[in-house]
Amino acid sequence: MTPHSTLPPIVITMGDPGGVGPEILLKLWAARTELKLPPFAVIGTLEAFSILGTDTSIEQIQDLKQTSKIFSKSLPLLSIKAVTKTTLGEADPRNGAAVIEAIDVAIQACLQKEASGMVTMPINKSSLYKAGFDAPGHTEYLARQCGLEDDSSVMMLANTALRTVPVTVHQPLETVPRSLTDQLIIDRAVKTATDLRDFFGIREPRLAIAGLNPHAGEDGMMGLEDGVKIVPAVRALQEMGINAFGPLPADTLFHEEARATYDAALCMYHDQALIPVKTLDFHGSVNVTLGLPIIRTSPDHGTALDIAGQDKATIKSSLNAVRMAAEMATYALGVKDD
Ligand SMILES: NC(=O)c1ccc[n+]([C@@H]2O[C@H](COP(=O)([O-])OP(=O)(O)OC[C@H]3O[C@@H](n4cnc5c(N)ncnc54)[C@H](O)[C@@H]3O)[C@@H](O)[C@H]2O)c1
Ligand SMILES: N[C@H](C(=O)O)[C@H](O)COP(=O)(O)O
Repeated sequence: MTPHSTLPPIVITMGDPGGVGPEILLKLWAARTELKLPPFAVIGTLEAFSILGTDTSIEQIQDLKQTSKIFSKSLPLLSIKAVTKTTLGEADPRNGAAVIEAIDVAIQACLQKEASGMVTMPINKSSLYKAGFDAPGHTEYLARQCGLEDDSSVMMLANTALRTVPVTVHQPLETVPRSLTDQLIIDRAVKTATDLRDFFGIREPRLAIAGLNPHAGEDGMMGLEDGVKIVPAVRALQEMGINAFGPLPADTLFHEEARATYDAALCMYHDQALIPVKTLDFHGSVNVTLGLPIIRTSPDHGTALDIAGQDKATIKSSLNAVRMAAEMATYALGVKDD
């Protein structure tokens, strides 16, 4: 019996119904046996799946406890109250309420321990913003709905070759230097080290801290943030007993030999963190939210409106997201202790 089978199911939100989320979920469920997937329930609307003309058996459930019993023969669907009217390839703000409700239901299921973790299929940010969603993305919204400050959750992108954490995330590049503080770097690093230990079984996490400026500021000749903000943060982390080192020139951080020296690289802004991960494995990387009282993963890609409904979407990133959530749950509950 795999450890996860002793735990509550994973729940997966449908994401934007006009995107590739629902079709990927149908593909994952269809391959559940060969992929040895743990039982999962999807949260959303029946319409988001039926619009795909699927012949998959979908069984609506009222209680997540029904998931394991149903999973082998039907896709368990926990229906939300809001409705959707889906046009594949379009992210319609009028579906925003349903997209958000699915996320809320998943968060509550995890907080109530009715689910062991949640996976979120891609949302379309601009469409949700138009629908009144006022968080930058899932990462901040999850913190808020868990009763935390928006910026207390931490985004990590991960694949088999690399893990990176952006210290600043969804903000204009011109605001990054001002937003970067030693305290923010310390906060992100502590949460990363803690969760790598608790959810990934890494007893002594090694954190490489990237510089902000070219050549990590070239001793202050190419920018001051590295010396004024990052160096003090690294010193403070070391004094806390965390194995952090840097600031390192970001262009020397991601080749194979460098990657072997750390367990995660803390990067100063979104693309400094996400470009190397998605370059190494766009179709297999996973977006993980750290610093939460619940487990959340997500595929690293978005709604892919350009291919939605055309049976072109690969499932690997979502598959890895489901597997990672299940693995994190076994560590979290001490079921698996390498
Ligand atoms: N986890 C999430 O919720 C998440 C992640 C990233 C982006 N987004 C959002 O998605 C929207 C679109 O973002 P984008 O255009 O930057 O990136 P995207 O990932 O949606 O698309 C980029 C390119 O990758 C391709 N692609 C994406 N997923 C694929 C898959 N599974 N199989 C095959 N090809 C795939 C797309 O067809 C497109 O050509 C934005 O609103 C963005 O904020 C959400
Ligand atoms: N930058 C994220 C990525 O590329 O995976 C994406 O926007 C998702 O962010 P949230 O998980 O906060 O929605």
